[in-house]
Order: sequence, then C-alpha cells, then structure tokens
Amino acid sequence: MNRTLRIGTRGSALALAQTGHVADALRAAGADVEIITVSTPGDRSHAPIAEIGIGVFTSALRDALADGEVDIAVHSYKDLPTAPDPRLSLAAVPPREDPRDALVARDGLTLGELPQGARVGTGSPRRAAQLEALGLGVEVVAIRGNVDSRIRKVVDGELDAVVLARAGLSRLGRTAEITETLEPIQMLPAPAQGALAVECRVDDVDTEHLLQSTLDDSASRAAVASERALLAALEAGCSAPVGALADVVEDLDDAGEEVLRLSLRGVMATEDGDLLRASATGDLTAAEELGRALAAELLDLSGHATASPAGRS
Ligand SMILES: NCc1[nH]cc(CCC(=O)O)c1CC(=O)O
Repeated sequence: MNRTLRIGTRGSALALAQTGHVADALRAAGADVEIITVSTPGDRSHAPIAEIGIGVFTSALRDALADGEVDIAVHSYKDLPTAPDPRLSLAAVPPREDPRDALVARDGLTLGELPQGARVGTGSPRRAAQLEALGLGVEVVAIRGNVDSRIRKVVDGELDAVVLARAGLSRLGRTAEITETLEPIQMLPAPAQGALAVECRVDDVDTEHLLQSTLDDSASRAAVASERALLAALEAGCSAPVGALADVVEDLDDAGEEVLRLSLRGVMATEDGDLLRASATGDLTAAEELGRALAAELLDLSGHATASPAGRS
C-alpha cells in the first residue's frame, strides 16, 4: 500500500497527542501517514455537554471520514455514541491506558484530606454522583473546558480540586500534577475511559486490515465492549451517571486450564442520587452479553426492570 493515509483528529491538545501516538505506531509499521485536524461543534461551544449532547466531539470527525476527507479517525472511545455508525468500521482498539480517574488538588491534597466545603470541579454527572456518595462534605462545582483550563482553575485558586481521567493527563505528560489516583471502589470510570477507538470506512478493507493488525489489542477491545454494552443497555450517553470497569483476569476453566476472563463492575446513580452497584464475571468472548446482563441487574435494582435491556441490540 503506497498511498498516504490521512488521519483525522480533533484539534485539542489531548486529541493531537492521542493521534500522534497512533500515527507513530502506523509509521513504525511502514505506513505513510499525515494528520489532518477537523474542527467539531463541541470544540466551538462552551455549553455543558449534557445540553449539547453526546457526539458533539465525534460526529463531525465521523462525517469527514465517511465523506472521504480523511481515511482514519482517532477518537477517545468514551466520547463516541453507543450506536454504531454503519458507514464506518471500528478497526482497532489500541492497548488501553490506565482507566482510572485522578484528582488534581491544591497543596498535594487527597480526596480524604480536602476540608469540608472544599470546591471540587467536574462536568460529569457520573463523577459528581460518586463524589457526593462518598459523603466527604465537599461542594461539587460544574465545570467544563479542556484539561489545561480545568487544572488552571485549581492553580488560580478558583477551585480546590478537579477530577479528570488519568489517561488524558498521561497522554499530555502531566501525571506529575495528580495528587491522588482514585480507586475504582470509590469512583468507577466512564465506560471505555482510557481507550481509543480507531475507525476507517467500512469498505476500505486495506486500511481496516492495517489498523487491525498494527494497533488492535483484543483484551482492551473485549473489556471496553462489555462496558459499552452495559452503557447502551442502560440507554445512557457519555454524560450519564453510569460508571463501568472491566478487568481482564486470569481464571481456571473446568479442565483446570488457565483462561482469561472479564470481571465487570458497574455503578448507576438513581434520580435521588443513590448509587446502585453490581458486578459479574464472564468469558472474554462474550463481552457484550456480560455488559447487558449487568445492566439488567442494575435496572432490576432500580425497579425499572421493565425496560428489558436484554431485548435490545
Ligand atoms: N470527555 C472528555 C474526555 N474524553 C476523553 C478524556 C480523557 C482520555 C480518555 O478517557 O481516554 C477526556 C477528559 C477527561 O475526562 O478528563
């Protein structure tokens, strides 16, 4: 293949860093690639994500890919809508970064060390619900903006702390500013947090094969697939108060052979702000079934089991 592959990306520092890693990996495999920045309405608006809706960061990029303006699109997986795009193939899920959330607080403080009434910024209902449920007496303040501007609110003294995805800070080379990495038992990350989704056009089989063979990590793909299936079955978008994390664990099968399995945890906030939690283990090869089964359990707990998530694709 001697064509130059155009990789589309958003223009944020985080998106450019992520796309840079993908481009490097493809170049190392001998591909000829160039990076093209695509501006999205999400980048131009300052309204809360909950108002402008899921897909604001990704649909313009997907359109540019489907229309042939670029050949590959790199997304933060957690920002993608749960509905598949029939024009595109999710050709690769590269090895996932640390999926956990991280606290960036003034004076090196951890969550437990923050004083009563401390102002903690996040734009995510999932993070807000889990923070409130910890019962620390902190005030959750709604914010948005890019990683740099969120951290600046702490540096400037407007906030005592912010909660961010550790993966984003890692990709930007800013993990030194983390004052605490939050354990999943306190704060389950967004489904697919820390993972990238690399797409091409569904009929571009050469590119699909290159991406799959060069970048795809099957364990990361399975883990993320189960988390996203849980999210889809709960009919929740990226900004919904749903957390999920699948760990790939070693287990023994009936014959005593070592097998890899998925251990999935989920959390969902009710309208009253209570947290419902559930967990389950399943086969790596049945990741989506596991996610849907756990969603059904959460819906059951919430008393809305009539939504019948198992019947949905
Ligand atoms: N919604 C914004 C967004 N999308 C992906 C990441 C971080 C990187 C990732 O999770 O892959 C972030 C920033 C954040 O949540 O702090």
